[in-house]
Amino acid sequence: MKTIIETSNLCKSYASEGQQLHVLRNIDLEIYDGQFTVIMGPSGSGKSTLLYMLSGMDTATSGTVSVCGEPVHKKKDRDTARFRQETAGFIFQQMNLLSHLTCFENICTAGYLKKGRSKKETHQEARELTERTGISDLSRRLPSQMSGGQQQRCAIARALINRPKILFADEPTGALNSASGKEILDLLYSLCRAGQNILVVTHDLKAALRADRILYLKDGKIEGELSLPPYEEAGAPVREKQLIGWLSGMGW
Ligand SMILES: Nc1ncnc2c1ncn2[C@@H]1O[C@H](COP(=O)(O)OP(=O)(O)OP(=O)(O)O)[C@@H](O)[C@H]1O
Repeated sequence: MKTIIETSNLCKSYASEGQQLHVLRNIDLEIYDGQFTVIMGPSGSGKSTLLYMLSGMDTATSGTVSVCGEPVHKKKDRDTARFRQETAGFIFQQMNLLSHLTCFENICTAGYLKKGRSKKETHQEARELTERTGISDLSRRLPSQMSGGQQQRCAIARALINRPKILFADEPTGALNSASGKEILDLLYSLCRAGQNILVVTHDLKAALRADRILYLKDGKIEGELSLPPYEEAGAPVREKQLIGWLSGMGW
């Protein structure tokens, strides 16, 4: 399997109240191309911190991170911005859409920054994304006129406007009711099967059930991993049983 993200001895510490808080401790991991990868673990174990390191949103204290063969930890600010634009798309629990812009305008905003692409091409890309994410009839609405699930679809389309290699998601279903959460997971899963790499941090068992591979983080270290058979092939109860058995072994 081709590796798209690789870390070696990755550490992150924060100075807190005169002490060093070691949040990530010597993490060696690989994330594979074409997969829906999920990071789980107890609250405070460092999941979001790890996601920020892997996506170049924050810098490591020591160790290395390579994404698509590029060493992210060595990049200067300007290169990091370019890397994030081309390689990483993000979605969060709170969708953070710009409230005064329509759904379509929100999707286009980051697209205008892409070099060598005209406004017309960005609009075409955005139209295609509204189709793929099922919000083409909502293009003119403001975020306040959309449901949580619709806003998250818009946030996904916005994150994909520059065709990033990896979509990073931090608790993408955390603010949604279960029906909307399921729709978002269905969408993320179908995007992944169409070739989009997806890396999700979550507490949500239903999100974890979509994974090809789950990493379990505890006290800043990878404590274990589980590969699940393809979602379409194994029935949900089989995967759920396997997942719950494994998670309880991890002390979840
Ligand atoms: N900027 C910061 N300064 C100091 N400490 C921080 C900072 N960011 C995170 N931390 C601490 O790092 C630890 C890990 O935080 P992180 O958000 O990565 O955990 P998490 O596993 O994602 O938690 P949750 O599941 O609750 O979201 C926590 O103890 C947190 O308080």
